[in-house]
Amino acid sequence: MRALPESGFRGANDLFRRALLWQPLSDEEWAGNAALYEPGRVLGAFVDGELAGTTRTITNVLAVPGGRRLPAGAVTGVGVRADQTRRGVLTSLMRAQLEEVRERGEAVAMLHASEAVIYERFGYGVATRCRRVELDRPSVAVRAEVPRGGRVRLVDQAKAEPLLPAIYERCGLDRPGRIGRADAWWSARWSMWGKGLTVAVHADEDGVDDGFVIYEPKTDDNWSITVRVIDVSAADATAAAELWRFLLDLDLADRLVAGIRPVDEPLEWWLTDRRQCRITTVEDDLWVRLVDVLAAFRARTFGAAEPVVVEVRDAFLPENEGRYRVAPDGVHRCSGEPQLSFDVATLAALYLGDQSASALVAAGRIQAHDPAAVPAADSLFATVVPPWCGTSF
Ligand SMILES: CC(=O)SCCNC(=O)CCNC(=O)[C@H](O)C(C)(C)COP(=O)(O)OP(=O)(O)OC[C@H]1O[C@@H](n2cnc3c(N)ncnc32)[C@H](O)[C@@H]1OP(=O)(O)O
Repeated sequence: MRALPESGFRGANDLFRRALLWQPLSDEEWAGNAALYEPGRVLGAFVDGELAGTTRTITNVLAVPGGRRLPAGAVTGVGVRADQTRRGVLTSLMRAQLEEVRERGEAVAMLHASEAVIYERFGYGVATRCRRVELDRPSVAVRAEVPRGGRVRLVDQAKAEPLLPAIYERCGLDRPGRIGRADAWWSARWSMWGKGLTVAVHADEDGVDDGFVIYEPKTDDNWSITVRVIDVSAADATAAAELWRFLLDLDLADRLVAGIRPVDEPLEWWLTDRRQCRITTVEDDLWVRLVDVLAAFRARTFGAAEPVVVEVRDAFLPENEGRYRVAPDGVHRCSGEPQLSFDVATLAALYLGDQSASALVAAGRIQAHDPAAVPAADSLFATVVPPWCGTSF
C-alpha cells in the first residue's frame, strides 16, 4: 500500500474505470481529468508487485449546520481489480486512506457510493438524500404567487466557464451537505459535458449574478425533446424560481428531467397541478464518515435543548469510541451514563440533519436508554433545511 507517484495516476484511473466496467479514458479525456489526481492523495494497493486496487482523495470542504465549511476529504476513484476482489484489498485501502485524512486534519471523509452495501463497515453513513424529478413541460403551469425578480440570460459556454465558479462559491454552499467545487472539478466537468449544453444565469434586481442553470436538450427518434437539467444552483428562492420558470418556458421542450435535486425543492408547490412534478426516485446522495468525531461535533452548531450524553461505537476507528455530552454551548467527552447509543455510520445520518433521532430510534439504529433524551436530541441535531450535496465527484 502506498501513495502513487504522478506517473501512476493514469494507471489508477484505468483500473478504477475497468472496475466499474467502464472503458478507459482517451488521451484527450484524461487530459481533462488529470488535475483531479492530487499528488500524495492517490493510493495504490499492490499484490505481487502489480496494482490491484486504488482510491484517491480530493481536498475539499463540507458545509455543516451553522454555516462553517469544514475541511473534508472527498473520497472517489475506488476500484479493485476484478481478479483481486474479496481478499481485503479495499479494507486495506480504506484504513490507509482514513489515516491519511485524519493526519491532514480533515475531520470528515465523504463519498458517493456505487452500491449501498460497501461503505457502512468502514463507518460511512448516508448523510444527505436527493431526488429525481420529471415534468411534461406542456402540461405544467406555474402559480401566480411564485416569487419573481431579476432576470435570466443565456451565457455562451466560453463566458460561463470563468463565471460559474464564482457564482457557485458565493451561493452554492448555502446549506449543510454542500461541498466546494475547485477549479480542477470545473475543468473536468466542462470537458465531460462537451459542447452540447446550455447555461443560463440569473441576476438579481441589482444586476448581481446569484444563480445558474446548466442543461442539455436531447431530441429522440420521434422528434420528442427532453431537457436534462444538469445543475441548478441559486442564492435564494427568487433566483431558484426564476431559473425553473425559464426552464418550464422553454419552447418545444417536451420533458424536463432533473436528477440529484434537493428533497425540499419546492417545484410541486410552484405548480397549479402539483402531480405534474413526478418524483421518480429519492436516493442516497452524500455518505459521510466522521473521522474525528469530537472535531466534527465541535464544527457544527446545535439547537436549543437539554444536553444529551451519547455513546458512539466505532469498530473501524476505535479512537472515536466513547461518550460525548452534546449541548447547545458545545460538545465534550464525558464519562456520564449514556442516554443514547449508536454507531458512527448512524451518526452520519444525524450529523447534517437528514434524519431525526426519533426516526433513527424507530429504525432501531439508535438505542434510547433514556426516552427523554430522544426529543432533546431531535432539537439539538435538527436543521431548518434538509441537507443536500448535489455535487458529484
Ligand atoms: C467512492 C467510489 O469510488 S464508489 C466506486 C466503488 N467501486 C466499484 O463499485 C467498482 C467495482 N467494485 C470493486 O472494485 C470492488 O468490488 C470493491 C471496491 C467494491 C470492493 O473491493 P474488495 O477488495 O473486494 O473489498 P474487500 O475484500 O476489502 O471487502 C471487505 C468486505 O466488504 C464486502 N464487500 C465488498 N464489496 C462488496 C460489494 N460490492 N457488495 C457486498 N459486499 C461487499 C466483502 O464481502 C467483505 O466483507 P467481510 O468483511 O464480511 O468479509
